[in-house]
Amino acid sequence: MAPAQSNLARSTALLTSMQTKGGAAIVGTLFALLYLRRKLAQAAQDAQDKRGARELLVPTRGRVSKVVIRPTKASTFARHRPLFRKPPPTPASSSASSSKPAPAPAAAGASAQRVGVNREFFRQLGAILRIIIPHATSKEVWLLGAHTTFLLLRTYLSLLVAQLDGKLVGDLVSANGRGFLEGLAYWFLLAIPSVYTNAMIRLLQSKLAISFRTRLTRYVHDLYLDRTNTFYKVVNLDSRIGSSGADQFVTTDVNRFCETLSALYSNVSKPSLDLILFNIQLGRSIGGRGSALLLASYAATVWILRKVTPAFGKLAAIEAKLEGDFRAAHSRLIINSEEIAFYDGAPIEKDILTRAYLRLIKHINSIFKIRILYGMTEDFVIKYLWSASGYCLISIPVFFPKAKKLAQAVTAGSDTSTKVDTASSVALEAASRGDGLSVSQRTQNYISNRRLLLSLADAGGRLMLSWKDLSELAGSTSRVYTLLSTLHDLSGSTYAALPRPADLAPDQPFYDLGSLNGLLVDDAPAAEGVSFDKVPIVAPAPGVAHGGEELVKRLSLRVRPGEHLLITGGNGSGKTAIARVLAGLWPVFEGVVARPADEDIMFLPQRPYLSNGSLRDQIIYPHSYPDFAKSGKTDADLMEILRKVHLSYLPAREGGYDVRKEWKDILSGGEKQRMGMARLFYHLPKYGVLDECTSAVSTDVEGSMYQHAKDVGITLITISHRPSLFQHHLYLLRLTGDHGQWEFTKIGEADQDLSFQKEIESLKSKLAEVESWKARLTDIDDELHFKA
Ligand SMILES: Nc1ncnc2c1ncn2[C@@H]1O[C@H](COP(=O)(O)OP(=O)(O)OP(=O)(O)O)[C@@H](O)[C@H]1O
Repeated sequence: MAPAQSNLARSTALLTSMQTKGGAAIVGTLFALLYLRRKLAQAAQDAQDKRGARELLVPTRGRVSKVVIRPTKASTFARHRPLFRKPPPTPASSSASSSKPAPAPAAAGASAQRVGVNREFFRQLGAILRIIIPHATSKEVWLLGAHTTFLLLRTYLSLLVAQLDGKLVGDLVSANGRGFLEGLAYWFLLAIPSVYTNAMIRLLQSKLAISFRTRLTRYVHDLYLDRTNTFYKVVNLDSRIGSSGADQFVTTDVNRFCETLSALYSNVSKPSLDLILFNIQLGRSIGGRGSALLLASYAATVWILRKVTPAFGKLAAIEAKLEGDFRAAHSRLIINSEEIAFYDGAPIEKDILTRAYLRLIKHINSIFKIRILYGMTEDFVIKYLWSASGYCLISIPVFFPKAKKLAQAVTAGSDTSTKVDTASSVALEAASRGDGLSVSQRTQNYISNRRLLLSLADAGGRLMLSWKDLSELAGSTSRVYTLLSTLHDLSGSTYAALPRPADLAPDQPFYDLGSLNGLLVDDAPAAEGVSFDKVPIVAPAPGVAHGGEELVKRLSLRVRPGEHLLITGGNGSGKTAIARVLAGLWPVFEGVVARPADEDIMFLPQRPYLSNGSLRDQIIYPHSYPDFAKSGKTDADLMEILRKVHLSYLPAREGGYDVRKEWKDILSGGEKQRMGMARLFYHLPKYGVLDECTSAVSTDVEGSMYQHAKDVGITLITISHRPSLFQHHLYLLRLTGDHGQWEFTKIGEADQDLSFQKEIESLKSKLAEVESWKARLTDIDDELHFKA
């Protein structure tokens, strides 16, 4: 609260001073109040964000270190959200769209953009840079500063080395032994800072990449695993991330982006700096015309390379997607290994994996082919065109000896080939006759300039090559941007809006994710219970023209404390869908859903989930050990819970509560479900939504667990087909499966009995017909026998 107090003091002082200034005081007071309110809200938000900090124990190299993770502030997300929106549509695309305004999310547009080094790339890069370099004093700026310093130092050292090189050869030519030994001593002295500088450049580049990656990964995790279950929406309510899965984006693409970006910085800044400094240095020796010739040669190079550069960015993005598909296919195999093994499905799974691999390899091979032409041009331009420019410089004083100014340029030489050296020595003699310099001085100049020219060629070459890196960066930038904009949209529940199809009848509802009119109140008082008010239960269909499918028509009901509800209905009638809407996983298209806050309601899904961790972690999930320690509960309490679900033998059998195993492979189907019930008894919520979570448990154990749940005060909302569970509930919601119709009755009520009675009578009348069908069958048999 300290910042809030200091703000208060500042605002009070502001108010006091305002009083003395007559008419302006009222306006000033208003401003001060507004300022105070904003600052207090900010302080409250910051305090809340700090409260969300978590302390993690991370094992590294035999030690466990404590890391405090502070979540990204909500205000930061709010500030960044507009940066990850789709750019305004072009007139052509907007005229083609529907009459309905479409608040479409970002990446749908971003992915449709051409991937390459263009304006959109720089816009996307700018948005991501705001995340990885959050402010002017952040760690990354210091790293960049240190990196740049070492890059400057290396260029300076290269200049010194070039001069020293010239001096050493000059001393050799003039047989100056003392000067030569001195030069050699300087040479070794220079070697020390040079090797240190090179090592630091590599280290700082890696540090920068890791730092970028940490920032991006944490940011992505905060969005992906937020309170609105964005990770679920990415898979179920959106199609942008696609089959390769968010894991590929978060692990591989983010890493590739960060490494390419930090490498690109040194690949661009160092040669650019070299080009400028070496050019200035050389310009002193070779004069304006020599420099102009060199610049013309660079310009021609850039022009040729730009013309022949393929769309490396797009190719890199496709490659990353195909890598993701291949990886996702392997993950599916691991997750479903037992089911696949039971079905003997190895051959078909192998075909699926091989197909995914071949698609990837074919793409990579096609890139190789494209690269041949590019590589040839690149080699030709950088190695041969530039050498030819060097030859031209050398030839001028040989063929035109009067060109005095250029004579000096001649001494620079241009290539490492012996031809160049021969030509240069001819020129050297010609020049020395003209300007009166000694041969040793001329040699010294020649060697220094030649080294500078070679460094210049190398810097230019590297700068050209970095164009390719930049194109590849465009590919990974587009992938990372797609991930971030998808997460921002889904976290803020913004979905792509589609126009109502023209062929949809006017009385047909159109459930589009882009226009949600419903409301989910997820912090209603527990005493109010759970309620649905005219809520259609709709299976969302992202990107499908006809919208989502209505499974249950305008559902209205309320479950108050103690009014246990059983939901039944045929397969696929929408029972689990009701739980999904209640949990906030599927959107509320219309009407109002109200439920208590997260700590008062717990959902047990159809498929039991067992996490990574110890046996204790399985019981207390989704709590972590520190939460357990804080709760004041003990292992004895856990044993009591395990007894209630008939799993008390587990700690002794598995070696205690701390033992860590792959629990999903160890526990049987029924045991996994009973573990789910153990979690319910550990957390003791006021409401429990149990979705067929005891279907593999024997009826007697199931009955005792339901009874215990009621005894400890949990109001049950159960989804089940089992008639044996009727006795534990007060109300029944039956989904009839007839065009989304449903019945809500009190169990044991007259009209419900009537409905069962009707069903029994219909079945009896059908059974009565069986006798007449049997008689007819006998007649036909007799007739056939007679004929034979
Ligand atoms: N993510 C999804 N997107 C679109 N449709 C879905 C999705 N998940 C399920 N559905 C469809 O919604 C319908 C209702 O599914 P739900 O899981 O609610 O059935 P259920 O009544 O619980 O059935 P069961 O008794 O078999 O569990 C099914 O037709 C199903 O195919």
